[in-house]
Amino acid sequence: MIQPAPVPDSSPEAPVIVGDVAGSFPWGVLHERHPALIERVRRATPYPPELHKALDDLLRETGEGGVIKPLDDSEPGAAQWKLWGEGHVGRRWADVPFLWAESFFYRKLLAALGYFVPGPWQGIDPFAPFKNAELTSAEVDEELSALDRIPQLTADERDVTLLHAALWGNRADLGFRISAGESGLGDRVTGLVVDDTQAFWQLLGSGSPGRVCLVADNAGPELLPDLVLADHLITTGRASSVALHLKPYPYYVSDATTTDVLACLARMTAAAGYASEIGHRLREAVTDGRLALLAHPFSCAPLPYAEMPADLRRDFALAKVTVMKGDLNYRRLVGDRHWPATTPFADVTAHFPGPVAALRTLKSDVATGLTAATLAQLDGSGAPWRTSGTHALVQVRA
Ligand SMILES: O=P(O)(O)OC[C@H]1O[C@](O)(CO)[C@@H](O)[C@@H]1O
Repeated sequence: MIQPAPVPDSSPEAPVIVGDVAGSFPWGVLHERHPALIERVRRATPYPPELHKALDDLLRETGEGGVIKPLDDSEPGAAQWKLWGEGHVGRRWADVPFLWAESFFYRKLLAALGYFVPGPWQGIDPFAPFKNAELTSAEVDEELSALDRIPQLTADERDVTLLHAALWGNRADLGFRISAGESGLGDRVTGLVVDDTQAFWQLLGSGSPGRVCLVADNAGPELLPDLVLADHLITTGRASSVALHLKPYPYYVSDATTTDVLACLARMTAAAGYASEIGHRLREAVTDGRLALLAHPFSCAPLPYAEMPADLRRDFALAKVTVMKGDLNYRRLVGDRHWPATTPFADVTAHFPGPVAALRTLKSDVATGLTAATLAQLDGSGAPWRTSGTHALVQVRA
């Protein structure tokens, strides 16, 4: 069991984000996105009546004004969730930390669908129909064919292209699309709001190669470029090994699990050209330990990384750099708070035990490390730059 950690509150002046303001971003996630997701999950798989009933109960509990009920004692991890839920259970979903509420929602969805209970529905990923449709899409065919251009690039071009492919892959987030609409993602804005790309490669190039931790986010179209980046780090000798941190169970719709990694490797090896070469190299790297697949329970915890347990802290401390993919990992890295967006990234990541890099498209209210000029320009644009998934950043703390 993960031990409860002391709750550091290094900056009481930055309030924790909650979803109690009608019309705010977190309010919309709790009151619009989650009910829509329950309905989509219900339609995607032919569940029996008792599971439909459990989904109805969850819909009622999480509806507007709904009060948080604890996880059933028979659920695995119930004792841990009781500790994590102290002070939250019994309150309205909208009144507790948004990070906690979202995470508990996904855990309760799995409980409703009997995911952990021995029986016919054990281990059935409710999001698999969406993930599979995405991974087998024509867009993924195109992305895999585009890899054939990599060998023609110069070494510097490869570094930037592969890092930015992993970065923009983060737009592929099925949970986000549920409210943005299938084609509702705005066009991406090419200039990054913070661009530490050079610093990233300098950090990787300094000293002897070490282990790189890559904390994955979404499966399919995001995980594929993440795997290509992992291969690039290993084959160019920048990383002696890559530890790929995955989710131990389905989470935030499309978050990557071991099953999703195996599906990506199968997709790559079955493709033609360079994609297949990379896929075969990665299979070998898993087999000989240069690509380690990890699924720490804290990866699905409703807490910021400042509160991570000692064993995970040690793993990150030993890494040459830890790469945090995506919006949720960013919120957990810097703290899910209303930081002034010019708060230095180094300050909010000072708790992290080693060098850390964030690759994230912006899909929630949190932002740090922006210059005053960039912030003024973004705010002046009138666009919902924090939450639309159109803007992205690469941030590094060496
Ligand atoms: O897949 P990502 O990039 O972590 O994005 C997930 C994000 O989706 C949301 O659930 C809603 O946008 C955010 O709360 C969360 O940070």
